[in-house]
Amino acid sequence: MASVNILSTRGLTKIYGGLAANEDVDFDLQRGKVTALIGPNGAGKSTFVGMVSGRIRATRGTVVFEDQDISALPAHERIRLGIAYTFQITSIYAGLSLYENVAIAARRRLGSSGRAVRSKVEAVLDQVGLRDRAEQIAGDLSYGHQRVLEIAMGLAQDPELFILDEPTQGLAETEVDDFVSLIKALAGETTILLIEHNMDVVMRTADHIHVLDMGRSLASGTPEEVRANAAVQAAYLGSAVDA
Ligand SMILES: Nc1ncnc2c1ncn2[C@@H]1O[C@H](COP(=O)(O)OP(=O)(O)OP(=O)(O)O)[C@@H](O)[C@H]1O
Repeated sequence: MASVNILSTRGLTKIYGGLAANEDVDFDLQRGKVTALIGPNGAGKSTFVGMVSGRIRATRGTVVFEDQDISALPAHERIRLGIAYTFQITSIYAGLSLYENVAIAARRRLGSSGRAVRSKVEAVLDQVGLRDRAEQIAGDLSYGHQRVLEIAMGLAQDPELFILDEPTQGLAETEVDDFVSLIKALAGETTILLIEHNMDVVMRTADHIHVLDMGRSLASGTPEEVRANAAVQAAYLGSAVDA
């Protein structure tokens, strides 16, 4: 039987010069849930997901995914195992159509089989509500739709684990609502690790929250538990988590 945790880190540490961007982070990600990773600016969230996705090499510690130690694997091998990661900065191909963008992502997992890629692209564009725009050039889309396209590109790789790095950053309020609905619709289908500054989005979507502060784990629990945690409130100076 598959274990409850799809991903676990133990003692995960990244030292830059004299600075510990992450220090001894123990983290468990429950399968099929939405887990938010939060923390004040500079807490180490990007460094942590960089080490999980393989973009950043850990100084020490382990990353276990689906019971396999992947600590030494390069990023492309982790993608092949089912870890998808949307970058904070839009990573779409602006000169290509939506269809082509999603097809490029689908081929990473499915190879060059035309039929399989085509049906995957169509299914994913349907799922995120962009099917009507398949032939549009990605660079002509609104910023909000470009972010949704990024999600589609992640989904096209059939991720076991989908890491969403600040997906609502720069979105208008109505677009944020659409995003919340999309994340909720994806929950259960895949496991989501959400890095998000917008506490309202976190509280509306997350089953579980893990808090980093100054590179270390500060708290971990349900949204209610984390919201009530005095150390978390102090780290945020009582502001953001009250949202
Ligand atoms: N390549 C690097 N070289 C040196 N220091 C770095 C590097 N990347 C990150 N840091 C430092 O590590 C710490 C954690 O940064 P990180 O970007 O992981 O935090 P974060 O929680 O993602 O921040 P934010 O919420 O502002 O995106 C910060 O003090 C940052 O300045």
